[in-house]
Amino acid sequence: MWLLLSPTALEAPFLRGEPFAFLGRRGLRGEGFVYLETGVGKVNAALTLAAWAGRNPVEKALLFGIAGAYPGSSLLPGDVVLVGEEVEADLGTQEGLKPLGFPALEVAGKAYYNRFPLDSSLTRALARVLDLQVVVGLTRDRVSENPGEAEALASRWGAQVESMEGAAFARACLALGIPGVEVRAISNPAGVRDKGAWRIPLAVRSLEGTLAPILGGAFPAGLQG
Ligand SMILES: O=C(O)c1cccc(C(=O)CC[C@H]2O[C@@H](n3cnc4c(=O)[nH]cnc43)[C@H](O)[C@@H]2O)c1
Repeated sequence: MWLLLSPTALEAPFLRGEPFAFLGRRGLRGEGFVYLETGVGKVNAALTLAAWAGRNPVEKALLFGIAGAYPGSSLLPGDVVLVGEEVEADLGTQEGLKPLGFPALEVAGKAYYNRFPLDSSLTRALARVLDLQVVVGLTRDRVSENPGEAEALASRWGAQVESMEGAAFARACLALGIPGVEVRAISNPAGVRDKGAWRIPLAVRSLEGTLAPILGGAFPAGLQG
């Protein structure tokens, strides 16, 4: 059974199931999945996952939604990617958390500062089955507000896509021992605020097409809901 999460219900209009409310937001119980709307931003994403997992067993979790593409990534609106590693870029100093000397998380003797891997075997399996590229995601509670800022972040951290939740989800999955994967559809060039350049309906249609195999229960053994 998948736990599916997206920041807003607008990114999940294609999901069908029995509605319920969780933490005041939308939930759905569907065939082979439970879906939760988390709200936008890092705290909402981590809080929703942790609160749900504290009350319900979670076998595997998938965060999906729209994202910005960094300059130089060659990703275009409508493209769908898996995120293999997330960077929490607004934690600590401009150079990250390490200069402060405190890891954000320690699991099984490994210290994590600003970079958090998603589940590598589930990500690899999904990349193969869905034929998706695996990229590095960068997360901040604030969006890039101009192309220069976006370019600087991308090159400082080696990231291709920008969101406001990915690293919080990856970090919470690591802390809670939940295999987690992240799928993002590009809706805009990161750092471009002119909504004329945004393609949200196209990105949501791409998400639907990509996630359809999960919803139909048509995944090969090991990936099924
Ligand atoms: O008004 C703006 O300038 C603006 C810029 C970027 C994103 C927004 C949003 O309201 C979207 C937030 C929502 O969508 C994800 N998202 C989509 N594109 C981006 C992006 O370029 N940078 C960061 N987040 C993005 C994000 O994960 C949120 O869930 C408004």
